[in-house]
Amino acid sequence: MESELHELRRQLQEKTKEINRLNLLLREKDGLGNLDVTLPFTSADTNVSHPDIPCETLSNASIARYSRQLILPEVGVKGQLALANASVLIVGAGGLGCPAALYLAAAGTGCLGLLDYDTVELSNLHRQVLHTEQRVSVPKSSSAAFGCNQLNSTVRCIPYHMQLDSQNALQLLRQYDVVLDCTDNVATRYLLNDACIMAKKPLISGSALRFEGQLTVYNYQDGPCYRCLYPTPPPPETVTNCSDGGVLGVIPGIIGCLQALEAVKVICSLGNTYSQRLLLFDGLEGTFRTIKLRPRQQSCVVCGDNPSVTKLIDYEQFCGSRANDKEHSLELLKPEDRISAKEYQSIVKEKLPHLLIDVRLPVEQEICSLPGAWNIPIGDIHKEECLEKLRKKLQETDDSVPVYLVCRRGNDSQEAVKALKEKLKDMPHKFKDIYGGLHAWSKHVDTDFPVY
Ligand SMILES: Nc1ncnc2c1ncn2[C@@H]1O[C@H](COP(=O)(O)OP(=O)(O)OP(=O)(O)O)[C@@H](O)[C@H]1O
Ligand SMILES: [Zn+2]
Repeated sequence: MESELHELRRQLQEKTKEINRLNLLLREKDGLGNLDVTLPFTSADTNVSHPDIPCETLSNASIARYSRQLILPEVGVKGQLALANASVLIVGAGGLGCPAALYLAAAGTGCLGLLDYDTVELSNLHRQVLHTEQRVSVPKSSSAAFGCNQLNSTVRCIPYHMQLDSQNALQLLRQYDVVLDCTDNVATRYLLNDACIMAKKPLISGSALRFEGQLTVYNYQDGPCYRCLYPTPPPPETVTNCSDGGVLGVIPGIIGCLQALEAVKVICSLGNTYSQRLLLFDGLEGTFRTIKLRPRQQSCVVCGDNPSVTKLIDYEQFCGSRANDKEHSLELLKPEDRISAKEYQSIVKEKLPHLLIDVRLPVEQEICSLPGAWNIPIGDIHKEECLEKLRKKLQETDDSVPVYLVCRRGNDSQEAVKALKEKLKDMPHKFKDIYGGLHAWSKHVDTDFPVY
């Protein structure tokens, strides 16, 4: 009876997988317009458990498929079977998660959990190489599961279209052998760290920004955890993400591949991992440096000898920053200190005298800008020489001429208005920002204006 049920479940899983695959193929053929983006590879619940079907021997197909790594004495049949029986949870199907997932699927990892709350965007494709143009707008988790299964249909791919949080993390992590942190925010890093310690799972952590990347392994072979190294979170304003700082696509590609390598090494018990070591990769310099990290701290609040954090906490509150990078709008100014993109359009149309200051970096100005804008990057707005130049310019203009500040999304421009109101309070001019910045301009005024 038990084995009959088991077999039925297995068949059901196989068929569901096939239906999902055909569904997604159909949708791709239909073109994006007709797609119901939530349908194929529907997100699993956190309590879905993998079938416990141990793989005891390699099939002829597996022997042929994995032959090139199978003949490595360090891997061999034992290593390949370890991979086939292993499950890896990849948190974040972005720049790091995509290459990591691809190589783990290719290597024959038995089960891959792919978790991400977001959907694929065009600006992801330069580095998130598991996703495709056809799958723009599709949940990243489903797109990644589909992509991995296209490469290797024997891997069980489980997509989770959800945000990892303190409520779902433990239940989910307990079902996997190894966890990869491929996310991009500090709150999720602390959450994953604590959850991995509580669930006793090794955590392979990567990060990439601009031309640089880092890699280490936490909570493995008595090595330190993230909190042993960083007991308190960094001030939120010191943390930059790819959307603001930029990243060359191949950098997370390299780090994500190394995360996959570390996972294979952990699963197959191969050689030295990056436990208690940190890799620093500088793509511009072309250098890889490894530094030794401090050992596990007995006083660590989560992995130490007398831990005080024994339950997951509110990590957004702990870090003072959000666990996702969805666009958020600051509200620093009163409504009378702001104008809408449409209002600015009327000012331009009616040729009303004004001064427009763009507070983005020069490199961003080169991508696109509004005609006649002065460029004072937000980082320079406090500098005396900039203020002097501006003061001179304003002295030449009529007192009633307003100054409008613009940036990409309407956050820095508010900071700039606040700064100028303070620094140039002796000037009679009014300083206002354009609500929502150039994104709002593109959305509400000129849909041909590029968005980046
Ligand atoms: N708590 C979380 N739960 C689920 N997914 C997360 C969480 N935190 C971050 N992520 C995901 O991790 C991935 C990080 O990858 P990456 O920074 O390359 O992508 P991105 O956010 O799409 O980048 P961009 O900033 O360019 O839009 C993202 O896809 C993001 O949705
Ligand atoms: Zn610790």
